[in-house]
Amino acid sequence: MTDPLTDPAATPDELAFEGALRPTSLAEFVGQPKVRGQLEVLLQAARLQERTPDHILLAGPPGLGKTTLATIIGAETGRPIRYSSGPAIQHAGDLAAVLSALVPGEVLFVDEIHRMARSAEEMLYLAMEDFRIDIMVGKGAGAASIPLELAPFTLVGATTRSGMLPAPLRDRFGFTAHLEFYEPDDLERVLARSARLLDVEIERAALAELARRSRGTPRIANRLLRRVRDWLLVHAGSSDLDGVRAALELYDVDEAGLDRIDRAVLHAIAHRFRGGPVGLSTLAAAIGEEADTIESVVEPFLVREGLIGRTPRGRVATPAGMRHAGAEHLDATLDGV
Ligand SMILES: Nc1ncnc2c1ncn2[C@@H]1O[C@H](COP(=O)(O)OP(=O)(O)OP(=O)(O)O)[C@@H](O)[C@H]1O
Ligand SMILES: [Mg+2]
Repeated sequence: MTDPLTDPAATPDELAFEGALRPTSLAEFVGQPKVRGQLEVLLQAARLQERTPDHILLAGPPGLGKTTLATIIGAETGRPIRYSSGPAIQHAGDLAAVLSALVPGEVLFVDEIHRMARSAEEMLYLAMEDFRIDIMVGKGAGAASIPLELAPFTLVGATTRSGMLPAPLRDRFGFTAHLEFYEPDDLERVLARSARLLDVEIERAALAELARRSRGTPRIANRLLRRVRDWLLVHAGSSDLDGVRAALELYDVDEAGLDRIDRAVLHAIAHRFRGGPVGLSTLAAAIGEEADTIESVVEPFLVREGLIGRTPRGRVATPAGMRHAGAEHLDATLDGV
């Protein structure tokens, strides 16, 4: 179980809320200046030459804006956009159905593209390159492949695991946008915009505090803002720094953005294992969490914050991590790390 408040993946009930806060143009898309600049040029060039833009791969951790950018690409090019996803494409036939229904110039968004079936991938190579597919009919000696022309389209793929994409697929994208975690300043702008849309009045300093605790992730920033909004409503509290601190304390998000599970992991490494090193499965058993959750959600964040490190012999707490866990007195074990 991950903590629902700081898990970077969207919860099902969040989708409508997220839709309402999604920027609809590149100009409104906050942060990621590099990616924004690259996309602007790519889309503008296609516009000038009156052709469909190159295929685009959006890569990066959950909640950083991949789906948002895909919608924006549709809006900026004025093309219709069709949504599909890797898990929905389990056979080449599933993909053939989607591709053959495309209208000229359409943007095809395939979310979680790394989870598409292998058999469909090969069909996609040809479709991306030549806007054509071969459909196999019949079996055995009587089998034949029938070529089918497709309407020119732009494929926008999204993936949280670009390393899992086969190289031939990765290479067929004209452009890959690597989304990075957001700086607190950018998250503050995301929050200011969301607060305006949600009609929440909140002080600048309070927004900055929220931004600092949002793990570099707009989805988490918006989610914390929603919790703070509720808190303000119920407590008729003040929308200043103290209000935000009280609301986040209620939800167990500490001043560095760590939630209950992050703290449990850090605390176990620091106290129980005296700073480490400790192996993943031992650590998971010690705090009663799944190893997978620790590895995919908790650790990347703690490593990025410089609170823990990974060594060949296991996880260790850094001096900052030991301090955060209140275990400075055990710091001697860190010698040589
Ligand atoms: N640059 C941004 N500016 C403003 N809001 C943003 C930005 N990026 C993301 N958001 C907000 O964060 C939320 C999550 O973004 P989005 O759904 O695009 O993430 P994602 O990368 O597709 O995540 P996942 O990998 O889980 O599909 C959206 O509600 C969106 O409004
Ligand atoms: Mg998405």
